[in-house]
Amino acid sequence: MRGMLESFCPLENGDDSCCHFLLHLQDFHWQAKILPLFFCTASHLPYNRNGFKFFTSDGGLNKANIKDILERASRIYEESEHGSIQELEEASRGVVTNVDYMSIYASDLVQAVRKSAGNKDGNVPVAFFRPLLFVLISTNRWKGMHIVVDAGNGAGGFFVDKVLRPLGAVTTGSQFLEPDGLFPNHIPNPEDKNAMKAITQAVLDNKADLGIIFDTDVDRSAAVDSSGRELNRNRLIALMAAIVLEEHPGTTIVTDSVTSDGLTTFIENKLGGKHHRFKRGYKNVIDEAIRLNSIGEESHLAMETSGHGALKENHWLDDGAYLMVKLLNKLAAARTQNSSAGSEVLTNLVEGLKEAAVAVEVRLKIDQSHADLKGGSFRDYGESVLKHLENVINSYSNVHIAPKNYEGIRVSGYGGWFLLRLSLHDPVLPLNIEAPNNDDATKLGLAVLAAVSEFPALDVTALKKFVQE
Ligand SMILES: O=P(O)(O)OC[C@H]1O[C@H](O)[C@H](O)[C@@H](O)[C@@H]1O
Repeated sequence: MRGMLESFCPLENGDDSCCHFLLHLQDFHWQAKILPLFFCTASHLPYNRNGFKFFTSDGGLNKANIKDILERASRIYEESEHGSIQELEEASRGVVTNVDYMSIYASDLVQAVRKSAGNKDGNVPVAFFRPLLFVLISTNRWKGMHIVVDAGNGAGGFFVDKVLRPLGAVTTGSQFLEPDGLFPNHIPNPEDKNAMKAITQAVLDNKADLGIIFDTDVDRSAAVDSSGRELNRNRLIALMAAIVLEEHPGTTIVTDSVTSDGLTTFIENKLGGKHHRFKRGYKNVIDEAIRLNSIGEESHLAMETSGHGALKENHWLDDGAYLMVKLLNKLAAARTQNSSAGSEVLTNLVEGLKEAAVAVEVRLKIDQSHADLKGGSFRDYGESVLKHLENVINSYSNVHIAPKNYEGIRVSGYGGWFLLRLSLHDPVLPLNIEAPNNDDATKLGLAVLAAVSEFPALDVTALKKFVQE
């Protein structure tokens, strides 16, 4: 706080922060006023991994930038002659002001939906989730669109009061809207099975038309249709790709590395787009989409199976609330044509997406203190595991290395595929397997197991368990 105060005075403080609204405001309203930003935030992980995020006007900072900041901050702190708590408090008292950015951001989201429903300037307070007035009068069949939100006790609760209700949606049954940094109900992550179970149950219990779930800082999101069908992971990418490709025919969709083969077929054969499967990591997919545009390949969507998705039209911010607004736009537009249109409008957009019967992720830990690392880093060790796997796979005839792949080793065979890669952050090799049935998934798992078993620092317990079940 003190460093911020000294460097960027005056300091403005937004309450109820979700990750991207400040950047959004920075782009649209405050360009010259706010430059560096940081958030004390949680993400999609359990409470013991809460932390900070840093942004400049060019977007989020990466690992190397943050390492540099932390090293410099700790040096400055050590060297400081003014490190007393009293002085820190005095410095903070003078210049911090609270600003309600959230209301401005939320009202922009509301206007985006209103515009999609045909209201060009977005200013008239019409509730677009209700059937049009003449339908109400002539048929007396008024029914508000019922949308439940699960904010996982993160910052996404604003979406109920500041976006959905002003649009006229009914939101009863929404849950875990109050921020609680211990996340007492479920891990706030749309990739997490229990989190998806919770929002699915809320949709079914309340007979809602749609469910929406956010992670803590609202940079990940997912939906559930009225029948309880989850719209997350590959399905959400397929849905967003369908929406984006309607608006930008032929455009390239950049995704992370663990997306399915079925998604490629869907994007390329059904939607007429191009699927560029790149690396894991929201920053990696966003940077890749920006790079493609800079060399003349048009791309409008960069998205991960984790639920991070960024659109060119939204300044490449991986803003989970904006993704959900794109779904609401689709619903609002359909509802102006047909007053009883519901979430099947979204579900129909992913019809034809082929999905594997078995899709698993197994995470293999590297014991960093194991003698087999010979004093080297876990990254080097992981790389040698991957190299060995590549050699072993090349000697097999029934599986083959995928020709285009940007991280780890992706292998096709037995009607499915697997990808073994290094985790972005942890001493872990995540293994993703997709296959048409358990037998084929086991065969793929066994191919990996045979290759990695001779690396004693790698804990293969989870993989053994998977192939034995
Ligand atoms: O490499 P992993 O350990 O699977 O983690 C990968 C994930 O790391 C973070 O959570 C990022 O926010 C995600 O964008 C990324 O997908």
